[in-house]
Amino acid sequence: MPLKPPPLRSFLSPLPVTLYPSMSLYSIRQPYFAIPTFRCIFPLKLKFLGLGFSPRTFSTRPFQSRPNSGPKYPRAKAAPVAKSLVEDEDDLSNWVSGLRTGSFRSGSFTEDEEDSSRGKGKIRASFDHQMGKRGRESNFANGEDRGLGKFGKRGFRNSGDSGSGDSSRFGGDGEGREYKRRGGGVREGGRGREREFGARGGRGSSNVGGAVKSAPKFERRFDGEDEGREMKKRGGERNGGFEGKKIWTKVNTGEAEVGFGFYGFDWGAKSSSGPSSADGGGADSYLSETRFDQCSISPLSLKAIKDVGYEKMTMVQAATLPVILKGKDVMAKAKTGTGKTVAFLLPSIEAVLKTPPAGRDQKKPPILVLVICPTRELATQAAKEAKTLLKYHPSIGAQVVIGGTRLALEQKHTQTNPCQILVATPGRLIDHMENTAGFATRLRGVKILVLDEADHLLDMGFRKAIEKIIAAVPKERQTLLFSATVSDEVHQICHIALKRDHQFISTVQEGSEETHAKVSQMHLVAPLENQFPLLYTILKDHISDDVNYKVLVFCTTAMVTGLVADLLGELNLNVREIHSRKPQSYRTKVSDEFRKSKGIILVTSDVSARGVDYPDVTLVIQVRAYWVGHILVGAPSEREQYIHRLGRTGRKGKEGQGILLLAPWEDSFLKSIKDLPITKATPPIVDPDTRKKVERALSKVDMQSKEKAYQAWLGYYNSNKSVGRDKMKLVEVANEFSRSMGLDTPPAIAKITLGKMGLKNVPGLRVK
Ligand SMILES: Nc1ncnc2c1ncn2[C@@H]1O[C@H](COP(=O)(O)OP(=O)(O)OP(=O)(O)O)[C@@H](O)[C@H]1O
Repeated sequence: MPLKPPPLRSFLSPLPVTLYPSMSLYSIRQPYFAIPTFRCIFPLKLKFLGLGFSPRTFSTRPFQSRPNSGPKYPRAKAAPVAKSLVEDEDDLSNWVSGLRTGSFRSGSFTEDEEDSSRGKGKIRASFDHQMGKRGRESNFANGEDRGLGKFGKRGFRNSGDSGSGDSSRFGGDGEGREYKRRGGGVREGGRGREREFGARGGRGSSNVGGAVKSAPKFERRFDGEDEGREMKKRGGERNGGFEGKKIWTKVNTGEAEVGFGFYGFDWGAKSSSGPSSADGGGADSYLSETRFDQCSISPLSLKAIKDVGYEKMTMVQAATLPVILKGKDVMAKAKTGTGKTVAFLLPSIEAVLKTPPAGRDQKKPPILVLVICPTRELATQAAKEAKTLLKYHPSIGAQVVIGGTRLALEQKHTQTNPCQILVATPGRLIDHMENTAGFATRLRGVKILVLDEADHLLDMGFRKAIEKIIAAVPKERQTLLFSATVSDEVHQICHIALKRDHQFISTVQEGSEETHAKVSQMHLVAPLENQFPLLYTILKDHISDDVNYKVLVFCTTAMVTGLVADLLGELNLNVREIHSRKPQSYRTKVSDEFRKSKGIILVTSDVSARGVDYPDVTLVIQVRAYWVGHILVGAPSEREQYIHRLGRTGRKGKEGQGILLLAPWEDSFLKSIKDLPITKATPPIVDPDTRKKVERALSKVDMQSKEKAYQAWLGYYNSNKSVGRDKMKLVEVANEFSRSMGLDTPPAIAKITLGKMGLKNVPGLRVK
């Protein structure tokens, strides 16, 4: 029998039966962390200097995560929405080919929706990445191999200071200033609302107030663009002076009836060595005390829910269901892996049930519920979940339309099978709107529109597509926006989709972390040349710690994902890869295999970053050295993306671990996540044998993929306003990357390509 920590209540004075907004729950979180008892009860193998120990080796074993950092480490100014001209290598290669052929990217949808979100915006003029002094990273390179070198000797530094005082040429202060300028009004409005409700000094409600002030800015952005004008008109008609409402109703958490604007409590870290507790309700659970059969849900849906083993609703389900059933527009925010899909599907099915069935003679039966997801994997998963819930509703059909599959096949499918619920990725949906006969008519029947991962869908990359889709569905519909992250900017633009009187429901306490307390988070800063050996060492260590290991390694760009997967394969690890360059059938196969397996590593681009529900992922590694999304236009905000990627572990209340691997010049990113409980880890010792092994493996990796990765790397940074401006520095960084791949000399690039990139005669480049 594994040890269970004593019940939380043993450490806390009893909770009042009813809490009012003015009573800060946060204050009663603190004693829990002040008690060191758990460390004694659960002695842990803490190998990290960052935890006050002197580690000899690196481990990814669970450890007591740093006490919550909510109020003590105020949330960083939300990073501005990251922008990218060329964010994915698919885009990059298109762009590079465009250079070759003398034409530029058309801006049309690529096959992959996630990728299609990229590369359609403009560089925000105000991005100005100027950083302070350069310093510690130059020492770090020397210290790394010693494990407790200069870097390590500094000991534990909490994340709050991890970005300060350290140098980085790229990224940083400019973002903060930009945010302040844009967000000032937002916070103003928020304070007013908070006073009204007597809540703590959080931020959430402020967004609503801010939206009023910021709305005109959005409209100006779209001036002159057809879709923008259309949206402006529609926005005006639908929303008038736009004002969202925050919901303050009661939900039964099992501990107390809570009259807050959030649902459920995250009490912080529990013992890390106990078993994962995903059920049982209680204050720390993602589950509420409300059972599904206590709600006005059709008995046949209840039967399906019972079959799948759900008994109690999750917090977000309990909080949103009654509101959605009333027909309200809802924007919901809940942590990753807490059941948002069911939260929007279940009431959607109820809406279908309430709609009189289309007559048999009706040639084009209407689509009643339209769910939009940013990636194919997520859309497929949501459709699957819908089918599970529809088990006993044979006359209701859920179909999926996604890029990478045959349009004709989908046309047949959606026409010959019941299709009241359609789950789609934006690009493919628009394809159907334009090319499938009668499809547009069917969309005029939509009663509920769902934007899953709403913040991403409303981001610059997807916005135009979403506007087009919104224009294709009736104005008199119900709209539901769900995500684990809702930035201020999303609040400002949500009026694109939502009615004026929509309700914002959050199960994340304002001012608290958006990540799970049971997921330990660490960051490592290491020069590029050390990153492959480090990655291998981290993985090896994790594998030896946990036979049931299931690891996701995020590399974001397709080519580097392929390269890293090749390398790990050469190192005899059980590895799979998934990214936009792979055919859809392959992606589906790999995704299914990873879902079912243990003892496996999936190297992936951001196609797996959001929403994908892989059970029991033990570790998420974000290799950010290969990602420069935040400085480019069209990419999702890096802070949000960090949270979503991390959210692939620790789902359904389970434990998990996250490691963020940064290059020294990237550590300014830590500023944007400094409110999250992420600690600095001492790099593991990379022994000479491991280093040699990695070098040997790298030498076996196909030269072509290295060349492509190098060219992609150069292209990315060249389009980066800060780095790209300094061509000497650009080449220096690219050649550092080349060396990290084990190449003595950087790959040669065609003269014409270099010319078009503006890199002719830059020293350090080799010309073909
Ligand atoms: N009431 C429930 N009880 C138990 N498990 C549930 C319940 N509702 C949903 N789940 C399961 O919880 C898991 C996570 O759900 P889901 O993928 O919808 O999370 P999410 O909040 O959308 O996550 P993300 O933010 O990453 O998209 C799924 O495996 C789902 O089947």
